Amino acid sequence: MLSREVSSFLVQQMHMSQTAMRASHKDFETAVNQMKLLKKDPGNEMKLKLYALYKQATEGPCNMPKPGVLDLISKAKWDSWNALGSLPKETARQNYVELVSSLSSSESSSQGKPGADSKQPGYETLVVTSEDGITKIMLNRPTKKNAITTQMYQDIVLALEAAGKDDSTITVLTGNGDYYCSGNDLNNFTDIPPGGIEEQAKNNAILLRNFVGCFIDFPKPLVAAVNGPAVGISVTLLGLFDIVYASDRATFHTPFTHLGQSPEGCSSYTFPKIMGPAKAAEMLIFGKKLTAREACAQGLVTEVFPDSTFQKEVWTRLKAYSKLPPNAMRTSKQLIRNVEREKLHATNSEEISALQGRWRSEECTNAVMNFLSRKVKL
Ligand SMILES: CCCCCC/C=C/C(=O)SCCNC(=O)CCNC(=O)[C@H](O)C(C)(C)COP(=O)(O)OP(=O)(O)OC[C@H]1O[C@@H](n2cnc3c(N)ncnc32)[C@H](O)[C@@H]1OP(=O)(O)O
Repeated sequence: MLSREVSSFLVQQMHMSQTAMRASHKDFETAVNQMKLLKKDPGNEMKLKLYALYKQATEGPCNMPKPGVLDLISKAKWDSWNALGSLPKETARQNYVELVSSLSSSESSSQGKPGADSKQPGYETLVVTSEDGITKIMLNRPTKKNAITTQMYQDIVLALEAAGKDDSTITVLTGNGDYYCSGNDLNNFTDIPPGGIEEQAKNNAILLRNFVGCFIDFPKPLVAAVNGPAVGISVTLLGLFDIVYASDRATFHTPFTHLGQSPEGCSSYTFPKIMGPAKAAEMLIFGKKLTAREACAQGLVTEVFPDSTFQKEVWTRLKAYSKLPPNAMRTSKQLIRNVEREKLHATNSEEISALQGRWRSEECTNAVMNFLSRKVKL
């Protein structure tokens, strides 16, 4: 079974690398037409994103004079376009196509399902609880070291969206079992849709953009309680948290090069900022694994606790924080993050474009195959 999946994966990878570049222009035109056929209004925020990507894709970086403050609509459009900075035209085209495709597929999947919008999600591999002003989102796949499946990415987005709006003052992400999280579930790469690897890469890019975007925009204090080893995307995302508490058993490992991949979660921006470029390079390029104490010394972790008292000490501390005035906490968090929000979204886009190239590479294919065929463990 495994080898059939792996060989189908390989064949599709080869096909994708041959067709990827030429699909893009045609896809863009199709997406522009598809936009006109959407039945539901995608909302102002989405329309601004699409506008900006369209302009960037067709005209390049924004060099128009900034509209006056009273011309609200033109200013919002200008801000959105300008925020894309020097994003290459091809990347903007690709991002536009993916956004339109996600809008079309969510429209068609909700057709014929009355009340689909109001349905409360039940999470298969997350446990979400709210108590004492704290919403806890716990990754709950301990036998797989809490590796994140595509369904989990979506569920985490839903859980964060709900937590952002609920009555709690603080949101905490943690893991069940001995691991915090072993990163992306590498089996995600073997689940190939009818459109082949090309479609899979697009779907993954959409999923990842939304997922990381949710962390960038999360409105309340966000805390990671890193109960054990953390790998890949679960480490890179830590730069978007407000507090990171770690057990002294935790380790921090970003083996992207070993996997033929490149960093995500905005870490190409946050890590050099947090720990300086030299230390960031050692982690992100060379895959150096840090202990909790090293990660704390480098500023990625706020505080380390002995594993034996980790849960007790962390929750006592968080319960005290959760009683602080919630609006003041939100305001302070937003002041800290808003300064770089646009930069973070642009970084997210660039990292995902790079990853799409990596996912098509032989280096990545081989690394995933080696893990899945049990030849290599990190
Ligand atoms: C939608 C796409 C978005 C992509 C985003 C980009 C994200 C990138 C990343 O996160 S890169 C990092 C990916 N993670 C890894 O490469 C880790 C792979 N896992 C391992 O190397 C090891 O499993 C380990 C070091 C985490 C733990 O080793 P060990 O303690 O010896 O345990 P086991 O290996 O026996 O693991 C138990 C069980 O869990 C399965 N498993 C663990 N991690 C993953 C994983 N990341 N993906 C899939 N499966 C995983 C492992 O296969 C075992 O399963 P089994 O009991 O054999 O069925």
